[in-house]
Parts: sequence; C-alpha cells; structure tokens
Amino acid sequence: MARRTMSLIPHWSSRVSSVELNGTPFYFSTQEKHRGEEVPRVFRENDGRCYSLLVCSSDTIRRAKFYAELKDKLLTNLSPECHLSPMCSFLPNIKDSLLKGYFLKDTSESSSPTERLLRDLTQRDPVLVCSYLRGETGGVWTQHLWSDGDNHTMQMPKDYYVVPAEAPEHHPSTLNIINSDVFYSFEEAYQVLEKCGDIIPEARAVLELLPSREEARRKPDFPVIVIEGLDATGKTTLTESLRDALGASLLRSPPHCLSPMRARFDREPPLIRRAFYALGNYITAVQIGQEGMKTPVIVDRFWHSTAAYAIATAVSGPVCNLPAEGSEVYCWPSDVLQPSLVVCLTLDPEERRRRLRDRGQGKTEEEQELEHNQLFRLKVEKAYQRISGPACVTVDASPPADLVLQQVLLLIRGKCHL
Ligand SMILES: Nc1ncnc2c1ncn2[C@@H]1O[C@H](COP(=O)(O)OP(=O)(O)O)[C@@H](O)[C@H]1O
Ligand SMILES: Nc1ccn([C@H]2C[C@H](O)[C@@H](COP(=O)(O)OP(=O)(O)O)O2)c(=O)n1
Repeated sequence: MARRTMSLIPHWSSRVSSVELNGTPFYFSTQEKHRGEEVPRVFRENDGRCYSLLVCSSDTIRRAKFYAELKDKLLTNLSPECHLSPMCSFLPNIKDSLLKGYFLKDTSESSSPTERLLRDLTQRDPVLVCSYLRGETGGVWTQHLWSDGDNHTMQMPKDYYVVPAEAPEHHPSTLNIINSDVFYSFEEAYQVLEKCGDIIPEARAVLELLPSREEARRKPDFPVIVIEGLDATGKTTLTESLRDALGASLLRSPPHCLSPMRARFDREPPLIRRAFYALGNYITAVQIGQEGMKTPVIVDRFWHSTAAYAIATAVSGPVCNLPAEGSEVYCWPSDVLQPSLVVCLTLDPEERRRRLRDRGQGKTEEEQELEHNQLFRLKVEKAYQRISGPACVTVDASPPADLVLQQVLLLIRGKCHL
C-alpha cells in the first residue's frame, strides 16, 4: 500500500476527482495556491465533514476484490448519518490512471467513530483516505491526504485547496477498460485467472481446460458465422435453424465445458469475471478450428458479447460516455480467430420484454438489470455496433422466426459463398 501511495504522490495535484451525486458527476481538482476559485459543488452548502476513500494497490486482484467489498463494509460500519457517493480520481486522458472509491459526508455529532474506521482501513486495506476541511470563512476547502498506517518515513505533501475542474474529454470510466474489463490477448486474461488460483479454486479448473495459443488461432476451411444480440433476441432459435439449414456445427461461447464454473465467476468483480469470459472464447476458437475443417460453423455469442457487455458495465452514465467510434477499445484481438460473418440481432425493448416473459425462465442478474436498465441495454447495443475487425451486421429480429432465418441465410450466401 505504501509503495502505491508514494507512486501516486508525484502526480497528486494533477489528479481530478469526480463525485457522482444522483448519477451526475461533479469534478474537482487540487492546487497549492488559492486564486479566488469558487468552492466545488460537492462541498457547497455542506455542514458535515467530508472524506474520500480511493482503492489503490499495485495488486490488481486485491484492488478489484477490495473495491467490490468496500461499499458493504462501509454501509455496515458507518453511522446512518454518513452518506456515500461513488467517486473516482484520475489523470485526465491518461490510460490506467483511474482509482475508484467513495466520497463520504458525515453529519453525525462526533467525528470519532468514522475516523476510527477510516484509520483502521488505511492500516489494513489498500485504500487511500483524504479528509476535507472548511476554512474559517467557508469560502475555501482544503484536502488533507492521510498517511498510511505505520509508514512514518513517507514524506506527505502539504494540504491542497480544492477547486472546481472541467469535465474531461474522455469519461474517466473509460480510462481503465483495457486489460481490466476487456482483454486483447490470451496472456492478459490468463494472468488474471492464474493470480486467482489460490482464492478461487474454479480458476484453476478453467486454466486446465485452456488450449495453447497456436490451437486457438487455427483458421478453418469452412465459413464461421457468429450470432450476437441481447438475451431473448432469438439467438438460440436462429442458430439452431441455421445449423439445420446449412448442415453446420453449432457452438457457443462460453463453451459447455465452462458451464459448471460460470455462476462462480458471475459473482466475481469485473476484472475476474471478464477474464473468465475472455478465456472461454479461446476454448470455443479451438472447437471452431476443429469443426470448421468438416462443416460450416454457427457460433452463439463470441468476442462481441465479451467486449460489449464489459464495456457497457465499465462505463457509467449515458451512452455518450462510451469511447468514441474508432477507439482501440473496440478492436478485435489479434489472437482470436476472426469469423467470416457476425450478425447482431436487434429487437425493440417492448418485444424483447414480451419474449423474455413468454420464455419465463431464470435470467442472469445482469439480464434482469438489463431489463430494468434501459441505459445499459443501449450501451451494450452501441458497443456491439462499434466493434470492428470484423464488424457486425445488424438484423431486425422482430419478424417471425422463419423470415429472420431467410434474411440471415441471404446474408450468409452473399458473404460466405455457401
Ligand atoms: N423471430 C421470432 N419471433 C417471435 N418469437 C421468437 C422469435 N425468435 C425467437 N422467439 C422466441 O423468443 C424467445 C427468446 O428466443 P431465444 O432464441 O431463446 O433467444 P436468445 O437465445 O437470444 O436468448 C423464445 O421463447 C423464442 O421462442
Ligand atoms: N462470449 C461471451 C458470452 C457471454 N458473455 C457474458 C456477457 C454477459 O455478462 C453474459 C450474457 O450472457 P447470458 O446469460 O445473457 O447469455 P445466454 O442466455 O447464455 O446467451 O455473459 C461474455 O462475456 N462473452
């Protein structure tokens, strides 16, 4: 922890913080001198004491695990007069600079219980705490960075004034996507599960099922057609019909051999969950390579799903916060087999809800969230459309199943000469 804190300090005053109040981000930064700037919005009309907690550790697994637990830990141990808001700190436009945490307003009588808890956290956990103090007149606020536990030798910087900051060009939640949410090589995803082996036994089981990188890259003779889309858009119906119509093999990602481990990874923080899905694609790629030497191959979900869901979860707020079209975030990994055609089924939300209801089966938590969270659904769809190399061809899935099949067969014949 101490090492990580020290590595942050040289850039400390270049950092910008964002606190989300009712879903809207408010930005502030710090500086050594006050030049008459107004008080940042999060500190205005504020009688309480304010603190920020940022999770930071060079151990990415520990950081992801601790962040996932932190909110519950705080809500359980803090007094009801404490209010938490999501917060982050970042170096504008600098990749991998995002630190996530919470902003805490405490309106209770005594500061002691909260400060005791925060002090304990700084000593035991990978967290960086700051307190904020209002000047005598109320016109200025200063930030005080707490030292971490027993590292007395560390040179702490002096207090800084907090001042309002501009919204950055790229939304902060986009800064850490690469290799935290979306993996662009076998090695990067592999390393995450390898580091989890001691704490998640299922991670070792997944590693044992993995192919070599060469196997995952083998290009088959027959065309490979991937069908993508949100849950209940008709992927299973269409992929089974395509298999029958084309005499094709039908595969899926994640592959069946990972089904017993999937629920465990769905409970893990994004870093670990997304590494699991990323590795699933390499297993499916080997199966595609084998089957594709004999017949055409239809694949139910592949890398588009892995990337689009991960990006949509990682990026908070509206669709415009997503990385712009053309961003490297949307680039197909060079070591994943490229399908001949990717079709993305779309459906208006009302019809999709009707199909989900009619099917009446259990849904993943994420799909339930999708149903309630229109924004998330829009972000997944937008991310699907922006992925390139191969891009996906969008097909309206609202007509009857046989018409959707005919339309996709036409696309396949045009593109794959079957
Ligand atoms: N073109 C279609 N028109 C009407 N209903 C459909 C169509 N395609 C699929 N369905 C129905 O919608 C539900 C979801 O389809 P399914 O193929 O299971 O979707 P997914 O695999 O994408 O989750 C199923 O009950 C299915 O019978
Ligand atoms: N190739 C894939 C397939 C699914 N995922 C992830 C993306 C979402 O978190 C879920 C969506 O899966 P869901 O349970 O809705 O999918 P199915 O109903 O099994 O088709 O799985 C993935 O990351 N990569």
